[in-house]
Formats: sequence, structure tokens, C-alpha cells
Amino acid sequence: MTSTTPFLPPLREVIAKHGLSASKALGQNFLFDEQLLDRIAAIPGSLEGEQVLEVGPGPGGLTRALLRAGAQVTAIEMDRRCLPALAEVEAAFPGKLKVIEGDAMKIAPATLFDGPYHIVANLPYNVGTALFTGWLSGENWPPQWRSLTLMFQEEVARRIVAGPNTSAYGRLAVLAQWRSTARLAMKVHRSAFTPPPKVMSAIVHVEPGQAPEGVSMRVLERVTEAAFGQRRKMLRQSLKGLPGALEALEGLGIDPQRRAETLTVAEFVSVARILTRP
Ligand SMILES: C[S@@+](CC[C@H](N)C(=O)[O-])C[C@H]1O[C@@H](n2cnc3c(N)ncnc32)[C@H](O)[C@@H]1O
Repeated sequence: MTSTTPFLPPLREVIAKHGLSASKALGQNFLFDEQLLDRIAAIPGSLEGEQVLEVGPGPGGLTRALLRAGAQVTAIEMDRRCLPALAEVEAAFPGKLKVIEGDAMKIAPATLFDGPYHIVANLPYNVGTALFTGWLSGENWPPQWRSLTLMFQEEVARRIVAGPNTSAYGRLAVLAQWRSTARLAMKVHRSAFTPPPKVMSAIVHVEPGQAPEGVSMRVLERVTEAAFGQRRKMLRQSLKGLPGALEALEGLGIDPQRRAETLTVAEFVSVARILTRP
């Protein structure tokens, strides 16, 4: 795979030509290193002929890498200043890139695709977690997306892949792991971005797994919300407002003196399964 794109100028020239000074409000930290971008585009596995949603293409660095990898890309970008640069990418890869000007928070990806698709994005940090939790939250499983490959602040990435008995473990970890596998695929140094953000970044890769039977997503959310809402308290205190929860702990042989962060994802799922029963 080559890491330059024929007929397209280097990304730094694109930024200068189109006056794309980075907007803090839009969470703009751009990546210019095409080899790094190719490595990111390779995380989901072969994208040859695959449909990909990219959120926030900006000047199009990751977009180019996805297209070089053979993907059919649909990209949602809110900053209209980026559209002329993206039109140049579209011209270099005829019929392979569709750019939608808009707010990804208001667009359900499933409305954009007929078949399966992957989501790959260097997300704007201000909306990254909200988008991620939205994509993971449908009652229907498996979802239409086949994988998520997403850049986060490293601290958020660690919360997504965290295991029990760690301070990073919480609602986000349970949400990301109860019917998916989530792994930290790559750490990205802050100096790789222009401008460099204050903190380090990391890419998380998520693939949907088998949904445990008889468990409602909403019920699981209520359990983890109550449990981690008072994470320093024992479960008998934090879950007492949730009808049936203490009985569920007893039935499962889970000591109510334990705290939320000691429960495995499977234990949360077992509690939610009992509370899901009609
Ligand atoms: C961190 S930059 C990444 C840019 C580019 N993908 C890269 O890797 O260099 C985030 C991008 O998301 C865009 N953005 C911010 N909020 C958005 C939203 N709600 N919907 C769509 N795009 C958004 C920004 O304008 C910016 O281009």
C-alpha cells in the first residue's frame, strides 16, 4: 500500500490553501502523517470494497487513507470550510467518497447505508463519547455496523477497555463490553496532531459479539447507573432504590457488601437479566 495519494497535494498544503486554521470549538486536531493514517485505516482489517462511515473528515487525511485501503467512504463533516478540500479528495477517488455536510449527532448512520458498514473516525473530543454510547445503545443486536475504530483521549479509551477492580472501570466499560469486544488498538502521541492536544490519545477497536439472552439494554443501564452513581458505596446501598435488585444479588450469591467496581461485566449482566424478566 502506498502512503501518498496520486493527484493530491500534501495535507499541510491543503490546510494552507483552504485556510483551515484549527477550530477549538469543533475539536479540530488534524493528522498529517500518511503512514500513521494508513496504520489507523488498517486496524479494522481489509476494507477493500467495504462501506465505511467517517465522522469529521476535516481536510481528509484519514479519508484518503480509507480510500487507499479500498473502502467506499461516506463522511459527515460539520465544518463547511473543509468541503472544498474534501471535493478534491472526491475527485481523486471518483465514485468512492460521499461527503455529507452536517452534525453527526443528528444523523443515524443506519439511514445512510443499506448493508453493513464500519465506522472509523478521529472523533471530535467534545462529541466523541456521546456518539460512541449512541452507537452502542440500540436494543437490536448485532447492529448494522461491523466494527468501530475510534480515536479518543487516552483516558477515555482506558475507561472503555477497563476491567473490574480498576479506577477506570465503570458504566462505559460495561456498555462497551457486555455484548462487544473492545480493545485498545493503538496509542497516538499528542505530537502527531496539529495542533497537539493537551493529552495523549488512543484508538479503540470494537466488534459486536453475541448479545446475552434475556437482557434489556435499558435495564442494564439502570443497574450500572445506580451502581456506579455511588461507586464508593456498597451495592446494598447504591442499588436499594432499584426494585428487585437486592433480591437479585441474593439469588445470584453476590455479596451486597461489595462495591460496583468489583462486579464483572458478566455479573452485571446476570443482575440485569433477573430484573428484565416480565
Ligand atoms: C479531531 S478532528 C479530525 C480531522 C481529521 N479526520 C483528521 O484526522 O485529521 C475532528 C473533525 O470533526 C469535525 N466535527 C466536529 N464536530 C462534528 C459533528 N458534530 N459532526 C460532524 N463533524 C464534526 C471537525 O470539524 C473536525 O474536522
